[in-house]
Amino acid sequence: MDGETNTPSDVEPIFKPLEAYKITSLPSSAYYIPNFLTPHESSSLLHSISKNQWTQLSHRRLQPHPAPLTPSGHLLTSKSLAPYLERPIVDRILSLSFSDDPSDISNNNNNNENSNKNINTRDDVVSYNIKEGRKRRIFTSSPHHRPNHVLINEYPPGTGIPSHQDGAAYFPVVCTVTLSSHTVLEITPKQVTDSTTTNENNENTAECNDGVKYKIYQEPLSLLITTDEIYTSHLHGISATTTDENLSPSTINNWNLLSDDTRNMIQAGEGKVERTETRVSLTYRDVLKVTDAGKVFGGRGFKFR
Ligand SMILES: O=C(O)CCC(=O)C(=O)O
Ligand SMILES: [Fe+2]
Repeated sequence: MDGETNTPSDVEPIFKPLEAYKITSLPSSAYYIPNFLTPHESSSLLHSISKNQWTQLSHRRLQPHPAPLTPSGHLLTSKSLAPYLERPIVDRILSLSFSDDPSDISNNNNNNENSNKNINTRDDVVSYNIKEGRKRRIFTSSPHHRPNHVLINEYPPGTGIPSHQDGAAYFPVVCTVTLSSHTVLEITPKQVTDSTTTNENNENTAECNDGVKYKIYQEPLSLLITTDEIYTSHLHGISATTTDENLSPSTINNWNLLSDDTRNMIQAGEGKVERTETRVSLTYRDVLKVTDAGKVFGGRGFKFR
């Protein structure tokens, strides 16, 4: 036993203002934060995920928390998210903020390490946080000002998710944590099509997906935040492959935000990376309509629509 050693989760990571993580080559706002979790936090999270709450789909399985949405996109429950889904992820997402220093806005991909020279120490973070009252955060304008719903998806190598748009049930901000294995998210401008249908997650799936325009490489432990037009006028999906190919600075939009190790590994493999492990993703969102199930079933004559 080494009583002197702090567990990694004792040390709260220091995050820069969100502008430092902006993927600038996308048409609208998306942010990629490498090492959002520590390896220790990742393994304890993976251990906490229930073994017997999976909904099996044809190639992958998922868990909606705290409950599945109703067909009309309501979250009908009196439960909140389990503590292991709240901490540290929700706390950390809520702590992220935009800068009010205009010099941070044009910083970023060129030098990820030194993008905010003013914040280096814990004291800097504390004084930075004191100013925070007026700062804009990622869920500032969402109805509940925080994510209230998590979808856990599991992707064995060779599986993905068809191109789709997340449904109208959610506020248009999606925070995705990636565990255990990388993936490549493919983003396609939305085609005007009559053939959209709604899948099991209240997502609209569209038929045609030839024109992948942007790719985001998601490392294990990372957080990806997508908002605005990426959400509303584009589709996103993950191809069902065992090897991601043709990866390079010119095809991966968040190349400059990846760790050196990942970039070197991709280049050593000449743009190919095998998916050897099962990826687990946790997708955090704010469901717009929440109804307390206790009130519905205990109340008089409430009709759920
Ligand atoms: O697992 C992912 O990264 C994407 C999941 C997704 O698109 C969704 O749940 O709507
Ligand atoms: Fe989605």
